Amino acid sequence: MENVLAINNLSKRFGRIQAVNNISLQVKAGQVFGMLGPNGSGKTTTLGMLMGVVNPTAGNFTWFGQAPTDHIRRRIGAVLEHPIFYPYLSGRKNLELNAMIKQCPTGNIAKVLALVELAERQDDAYKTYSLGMKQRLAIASALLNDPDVLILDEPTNGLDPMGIAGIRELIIKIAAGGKTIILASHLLDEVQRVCTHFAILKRGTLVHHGPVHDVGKGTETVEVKADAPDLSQVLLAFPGTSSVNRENGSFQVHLREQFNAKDLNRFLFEKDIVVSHLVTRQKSLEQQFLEILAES
Ligand SMILES: Nc1ncnc2c1ncn2[C@@H]1O[C@H](COP(=O)(O)OP(=O)(O)OP(=O)(O)O)[C@@H](O)[C@H]1O
Repeated sequence: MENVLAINNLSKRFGRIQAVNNISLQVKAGQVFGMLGPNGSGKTTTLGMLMGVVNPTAGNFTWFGQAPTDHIRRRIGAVLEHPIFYPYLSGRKNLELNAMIKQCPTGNIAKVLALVELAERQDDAYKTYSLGMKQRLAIASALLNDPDVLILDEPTNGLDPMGIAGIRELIIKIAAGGKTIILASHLLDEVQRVCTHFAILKRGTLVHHGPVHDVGKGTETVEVKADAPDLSQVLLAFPGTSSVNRENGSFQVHLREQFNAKDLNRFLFEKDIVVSHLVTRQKSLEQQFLEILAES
């Protein structure tokens, strides 16, 4: 798959603060790439460098295999901070102005308004929009020149659950349309739902990156209920068990790598125990995130 972005040993220092420290990673075409990290870990600075608004102290990056130029950056749309929209102008008029400023054709306006589901409200003044609608208009503006890549910094910041769900669906829809998306987020659950790949930054250093579907792989926790007086002993006797806890009337069995719920179920059945409840609990991105940050 084509490398849309390749970052090589990129660093940024602001005086004594090492905001970004020697990070290298690649983003491939079609990925939805989430950048995670605690406050101040360097996410915004990294996105700023990628958009050419912050100068790197060291290292470099390429977009589509080429050094970044204004021409290449036209293939990238970004919502880095709240764009300036005129409150008394309609959503549509604001997009027309944005198109003029960006020197891109106005032909896409109807399409992007429909995509972000603002077609019906396009003639209403911007100041009447909810925060979620304002954010969707910002995304529409970033899509005006039909970029190949969309960069979003904390796209759901400050939104209510409905607004968050709207942006999440929109990101999935835009990705399904073939665009590569790079986003910074605090919301781990959001990244787990919309991203295909993710990276974790800690104090400017890249401490992890990989596919989201690998999260929780390796070890499984299985929740078991069965009407058997010796259940806990049998669970402990299973060779794949690493530990067993009792919680709310069921047993949480942490399995060793290479063992899964099917193996455990078969073992119990061979011991004449028929389970009434057996659910596999995968490690969430949140658990993994906290573990990675604690380890690094
Ligand atoms: N213009 C600047 N001048 C000085 N220090 C800066 C500047 N911009 C960022 N920093 C510092 O660089 C570090 C990384 O900041 P950055 O905003 O990139 O982190 P972040 O992960 O995006 O944080 P947040 O989630 O809070 O937005 C922080 O210590 C911050 O104070």
